[in-house]
Amino acid sequence: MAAFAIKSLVSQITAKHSPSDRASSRIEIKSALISVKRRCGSKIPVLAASIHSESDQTIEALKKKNGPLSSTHLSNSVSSGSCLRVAYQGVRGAYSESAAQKAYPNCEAVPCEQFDTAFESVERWLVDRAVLPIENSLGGSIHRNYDLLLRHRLHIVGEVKYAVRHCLLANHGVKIEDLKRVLSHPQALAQCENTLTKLGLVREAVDDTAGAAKHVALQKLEDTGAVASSAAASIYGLNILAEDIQDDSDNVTRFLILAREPIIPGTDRPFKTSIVFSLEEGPGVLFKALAVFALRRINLTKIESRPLRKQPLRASDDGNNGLPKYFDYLFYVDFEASMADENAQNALRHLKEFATFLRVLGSYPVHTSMV
Ligand SMILES: O=C(O)C(=O)C[C@]1(C(=O)O)C=C[C@@H](O)C=C1
Repeated sequence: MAAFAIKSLVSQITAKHSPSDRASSRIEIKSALISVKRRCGSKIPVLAASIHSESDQTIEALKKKNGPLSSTHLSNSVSSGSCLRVAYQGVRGAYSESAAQKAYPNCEAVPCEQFDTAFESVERWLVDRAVLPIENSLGGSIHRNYDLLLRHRLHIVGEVKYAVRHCLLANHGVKIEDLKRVLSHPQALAQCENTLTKLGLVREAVDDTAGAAKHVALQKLEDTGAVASSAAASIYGLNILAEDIQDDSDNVTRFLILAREPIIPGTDRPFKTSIVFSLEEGPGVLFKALAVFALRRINLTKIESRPLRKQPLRASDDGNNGLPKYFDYLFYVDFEASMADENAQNALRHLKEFATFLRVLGSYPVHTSMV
C-alpha cells in the first residue's frame, strides 16, 4: 500500500484524539493497521483473534434475548468477526435496516434502541459497523446524528442512499375513515405532512417507523395507524391502507456507514470527505473558511451548523459591550475530494491556520446508484 495512504490514515486517527490522549491514538492506529494487514492477507494477530471469540459469545447471548440492543447490553463487549454485524436504530422493518442491508447485503443487521446505542455498540466491538440516517431530501438533517458524530470517535467509511416509500398501515378491518391518530418516527411524519393533514390525523412521534407498526399491531389499535414501510406491514401483520404517502415521490434518505477505523482514502473513484470545524468570531470568517475550498475548485455538497455545546459562556470582545455570547457554532462540511488528494490536504492545511477546531470525520467513496 502506498506510504502516503498509511500516513493519511494515521493522521486522520491522530487528529481525532487530543494531544494528551496518545494512548487512544496508539490503540486505534494499531487496530487500523491490523485490519489493513488482514485485508492484505496477513495473519490475524492474537489480539484481534481473542477479541473475536469474546464478541461471538456476546452476540450469541444477545441473539438469544432477541430484542433490540439497549445501553445495558453494552458492557464488557468487544468484537469483529467473519460475517459483518451492522447496527441500525429501530426494530425489524425499519428503513435503517433496509439501508444496512443495502450497504452490506450479507450482513447480520443488529437492531438498536437509540442512535447512541448504535454508536456505542461499534465503539465497544459489539458490532462492526453502524448505518445511521444523516439527512433526508424532504425532512432535512437528522441533527441528533450530527451531534453524536462529534461526541463519539467513529469514522465515516461510506454512505448509502435509500429511497423511502411510506405506507399508511392499520390493523385488518380498520378503514382509513376509522383512524384518528397516526404513529411514526418524527422524520417520517414530517415527510408525509400533506397527506396526514388532508386526512386530519393527530400525529404522535415514536422512536422508529417499524416500532410504530409493531405497537399498532400488538395493541390491536382500531383508531390508530402507523406510517411505515411495506416490509413492516408484512412483518407485523398489518394492512396497507395507502402507499407512497410521502409529500414527494423522490424521498431519499442518506445514511452514513460508521466504523472504528477509517478506510484508506483512494483516488481511483469519486470520494467525499466530511469534516467539522469551529471558527473565531468576526466578519467574514465563514466566508474565509469556505474560500479554502472554492480557491481550489473543490465542490461542497453539504454544510450544516450546530450549536457548540458545553461551551462556557464567553464574553464577547468584539464590540458586543461585554455581553455574554450564547451562540457558538460547529460547521459540518462535506466536500467532493479524497483525503489522498493533495488539493484536499492543502485546503485543510489552509483551514487549520484559522479554525479553532478541525476534525476529519471520514473520507469515503461517494454513493451514486439509487438501485
Ligand atoms: O424509523 C425508521 O424506519 C428509520 O429508519 C429512521 C428514519 C430517520 O431517522 O429518518 C430513516 C429513514 C426515513 O427517513 C424515516 C425515518
